[in-house]
Amino acid sequence: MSPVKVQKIVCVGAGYVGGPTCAVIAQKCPDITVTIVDLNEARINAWNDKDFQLPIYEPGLVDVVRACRGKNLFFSTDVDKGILEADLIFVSVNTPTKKSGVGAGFAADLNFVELATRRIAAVATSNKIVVEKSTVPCRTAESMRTILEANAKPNCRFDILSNPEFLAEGTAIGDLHKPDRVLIGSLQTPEGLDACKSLSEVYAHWVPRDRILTLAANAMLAQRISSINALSAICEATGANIDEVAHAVGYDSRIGPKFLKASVGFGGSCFQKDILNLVYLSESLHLPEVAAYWRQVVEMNEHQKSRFSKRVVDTLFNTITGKRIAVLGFAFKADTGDTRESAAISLIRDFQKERANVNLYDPQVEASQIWQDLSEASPEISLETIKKQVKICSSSLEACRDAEAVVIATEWKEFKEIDWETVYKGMNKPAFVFDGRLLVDAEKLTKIGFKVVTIGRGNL
Ligand SMILES: NC(=O)C1=CN([C@@H]2O[C@H](COP(=O)(O)OP(=O)(O)OC[C@H]3O[C@@H](n4cnc5c(N)ncnc54)[C@H](O)[C@@H]3O)[C@@H](O)[C@H]2O)C=CC1
Ligand SMILES: O=C(O)[C@H]1O[C@H](OP(=O)(O)OP(=O)(O)OC[C@H]2O[C@@H](n3ccc(=O)[nH]c3=O)[C@H](O)[C@@H]2O)[C@H](O)[C@@H](O)[C@@H]1O
Repeated sequence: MSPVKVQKIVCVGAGYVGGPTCAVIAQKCPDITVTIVDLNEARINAWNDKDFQLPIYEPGLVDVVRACRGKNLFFSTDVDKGILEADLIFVSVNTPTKKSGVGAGFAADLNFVELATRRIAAVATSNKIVVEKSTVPCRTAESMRTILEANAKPNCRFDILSNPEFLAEGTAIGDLHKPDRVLIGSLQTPEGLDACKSLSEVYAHWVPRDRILTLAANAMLAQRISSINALSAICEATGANIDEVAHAVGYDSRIGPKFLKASVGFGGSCFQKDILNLVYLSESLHLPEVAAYWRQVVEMNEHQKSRFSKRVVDTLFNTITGKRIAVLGFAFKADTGDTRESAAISLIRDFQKERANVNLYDPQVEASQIWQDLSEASPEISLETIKKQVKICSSSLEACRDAEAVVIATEWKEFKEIDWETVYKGMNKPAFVFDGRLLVDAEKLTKIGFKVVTIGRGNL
């Protein structure tokens, strides 16, 4: 046995999911013939309308249908013929909320799924891959399997896959063209895995294969950072040292040393978005506890940022109003000019709220980017006001002059090599350094005269 190369697809159910999904499959897979069938004749007639007055409106849908209909995309009420000819069948019928009986008001009514499944079993004369497309109840695929297996003709095998759809109405075509994730569930048998491969090959015409893997890997990495950051709060409260904890823990070869650096919070375009995707995915799969677990990784990150801002305010004698604070670093990590989800944005927003004056320096980030990020973070404040509170400087030395405190937000190497003696001379006393990145040598700076506050350490 090897995976079947899908040549003919039928989709049972020409609604909001089946219609757009299979139209896009036809568009992206010119080598596959796609037929969408429905019992509702008026609906099928509308899909076949000569003026393209389609039964559902989705931006971009009409262009896809216009390009493919009559070539490799067909709409029909002949459900049985569709089933007979296809090697892969999507079941995309409606699963409305039950109106009566057990679970009325919240459980999904699986009657339509069951009827469609029974029809497939009754009509099919050759092997079929049957794909359950609805997101609703978890065990639907298993019920379908039971029905199909009980009614299959001799020598006719059904492999059942679940492939929940995550499109949102209104953005369906965009969501289908660039899905954040494609999830395919199968039995872990050789036949189930082959069926899974056959369907993956269909999506692989346009969807990058590593999407789910990436989500999981990024979530695990971010979870490590939130875990170490949660421990950093305990270290601060007890006077322990997070670097020593991370070092010791990382020695355990099962854990390993990487991505255990406590920080003022992770940023970047991927971690938060990918975790939130995982939260959404878990919720769609009816796994609320799993969703809450992953959401907490993001909440811990938010907490880490606000905890750090609060520590700055508390240490500076409970007020920073009118005080000058030098923020070193604006990028979300060193060696990039990228500022998306950067912790520095949240810190500066918090300092602005306390009406401090901020001197900001980053070796890479453009001024226009900084103004855009700060405006988006505080939409209630005009850019003019922001520019009065925040000054962009062209060096660390310039930023630190006349400041009460230096806050290190990004781990740029050049901040390690600053001439701290000169910085100290130019600052108001007592002069504070808040190291949000475990970057500088706290003991050395303390000897110079600084009061050093480090993430994950008690006050020296
Ligand atoms: N609409 C949405 O945004 C999303 C919906 N879903 C899920 O996808 C599934 C389908 O949803 P929609 O497309 O919105 O439903 P829909 O009600 O728009 O379309 C379902 C179609 O199936 C047809 N049908 C029912 N039984 C049939 C049968 N035995 N043979 C042939 N056709 C039959 C109906 O006539 C109807 O046209 C549901 O389980 C829904 O929960 C999932 C993600 C998003
Ligand atoms: O999906 C993606 O495109 C990429 O997302 C991340 O890469 P990236 O966001 O560029 O940056 P990371 O180096 O992972 O750092 C993310 C954030 O975590 C912070 N971080 C990292 C490591 C650590 O120990 N502590 C810590 O706070 C960084 O400062 C940064 O703010 C992944 O590391 C890549 O493998 C993946 O390909």
